[in-house]
Amino acid sequence: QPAVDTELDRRVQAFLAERQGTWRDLNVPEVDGRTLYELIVANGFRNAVEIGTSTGHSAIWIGWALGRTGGRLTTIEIDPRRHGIAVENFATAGLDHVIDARLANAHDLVPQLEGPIDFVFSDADKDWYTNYFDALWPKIVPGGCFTAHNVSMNQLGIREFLDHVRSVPDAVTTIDTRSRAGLSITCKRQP
Ligand SMILES: C[S@@+](CC[C@H](N)C(=O)[O-])C[C@H]1O[C@@H](n2cnc3c(N)ncnc32)[C@H](O)[C@@H]1O
Repeated sequence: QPAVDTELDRRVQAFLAERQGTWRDLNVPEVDGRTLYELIVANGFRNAVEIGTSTGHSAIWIGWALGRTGGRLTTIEIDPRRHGIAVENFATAGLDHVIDARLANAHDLVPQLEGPIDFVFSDADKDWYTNYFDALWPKIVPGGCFTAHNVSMNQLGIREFLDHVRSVPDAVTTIDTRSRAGLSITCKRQP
C-alpha cells in the first residue's frame, strides 16, 4: 500500500477510494495501476507517456507516482467523451499540474513526441503497439521502460509486438504476472 504523507497523497487516495469499483471504460484494474505506480517511484522516472487515456484510471496512478518523483505525464486519447471525463478526473484528483491530457489520434501524435522519455504505458489499439514502440524506443533513455497492457490476451498484434520487443538487442522484457491481462515491461539496458 503506498504511504500517505503529503497533501497530494491524501487527495489522490481519497479520489481513488471514492471511485473504486466504478471504472467502466476499459480501465485497468487497481492492481495494474499500483504496479505502474511502483515501477515509476522505484526508478525515479520523470518523463512519462501514456497511449490510451480512456477516463484516466491508469493515468491517475501514473500521475500520482510522478507527483512524487517531480515528473510529468503526457497522455493521449482519441475519444472526446472519455478525454473530457479524464480531464475532469485529473482536476478532481489534484493532478492536473502533472498530467498533460491530449485529445488526438496517437498514430499521428506519438511520432511527434519529443524525448527524452523514461516511461511509456501503451494501452490503446493493440495492432499498433509495435509502431508505437518503434516510434518511442529511440527516445527512451537507458534504464527507461516501455510497458504494454493486455499482452496475455489473444488480440491481433500482441504476438507480433512481443516477438518484436524480444528481438531488440538493447532491451530486456519481463511480463508482470500479477496482472491478469498481462503487463509487459521492456527496459533499455544501461550501456
Ligand atoms: C483500454 S482503454 C485505456 C484505459 C486506460 N489506460 C485506463 O486504465 O483508464 C484504450 C483507450 O485507447 C483509446 N484509443 C484507441 N485507439 C486510439 C488511438 N489511435 N489514439 C488514441 N487513443 C486511442 C480508446 O478510445 C480507449 O479509450
